[in-house]
Amino acid sequence: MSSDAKGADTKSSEGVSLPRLPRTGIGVDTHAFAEGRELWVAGLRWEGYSFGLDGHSDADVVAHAACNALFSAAGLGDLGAHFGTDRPEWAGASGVKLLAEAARIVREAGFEIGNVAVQVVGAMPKVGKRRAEAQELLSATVGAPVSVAGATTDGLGFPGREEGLTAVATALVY
Ligand SMILES: Nc1ccn([C@@H]2O[C@H](COP(=O)(O)O)[C@@H](O)[C@H]2O)c(=O)n1
Ligand SMILES: C[C@@]1(CO)OP(=O)(O)OP(=O)(O)OC[C@H]1O
Repeated sequence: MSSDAKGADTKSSEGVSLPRLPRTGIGVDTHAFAEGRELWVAGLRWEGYSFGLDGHSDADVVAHAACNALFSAAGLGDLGAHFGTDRPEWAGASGVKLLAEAARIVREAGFEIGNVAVQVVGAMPKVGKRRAEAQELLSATVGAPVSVAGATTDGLGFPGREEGLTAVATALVY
């Protein structure tokens, strides 16, 4: 089997031309809650919490998982490879800013983005309550459909203890 520059298989071992398939990616991100931080999740500010997610940036796990999934799909590494914590320009950056830049990098590498799907893992915030708002903002940011869903862990583990929040994402590029 041979591949082109983007890693797409172009010929089978028998020399048969193969279609260039879309590529899937997976991304995960987790941050701990910390007192005195603003809570930013799915590109939105969530009012009424005395704590937010702790990180070098705004620590928006939904946006970060989406970035990781896009980079994964394009074979371009991960969040840390592009926006390392050693880079002062990304300190305090919003998830939306990182996600817009991730989409730009993926397109610059020659891919188009099919969609991104993100699942929040934790009891709160209840992303379903603001799903339309979050999806509209993140889709506009990526330039492709982004869906947002949530699931609790039934009180189990660190999300159940409300110590932090995780998001898992998939992305399709072509
Ligand atoms: N952060 C979250 C978590 C859950 N939801 C919504 O609640 C439903 C029930 O969650 P279970 O884990 O108990 O199945 C889930 O299907 C979501 O609709 C949410 O919006 N945000
Ligand atoms: C986003 C970056 C850079 O500001 O920092 P954090 O907000 O801490 O987030 P993380 O998910 O640990 O990814 C590393 C960095 O790329």
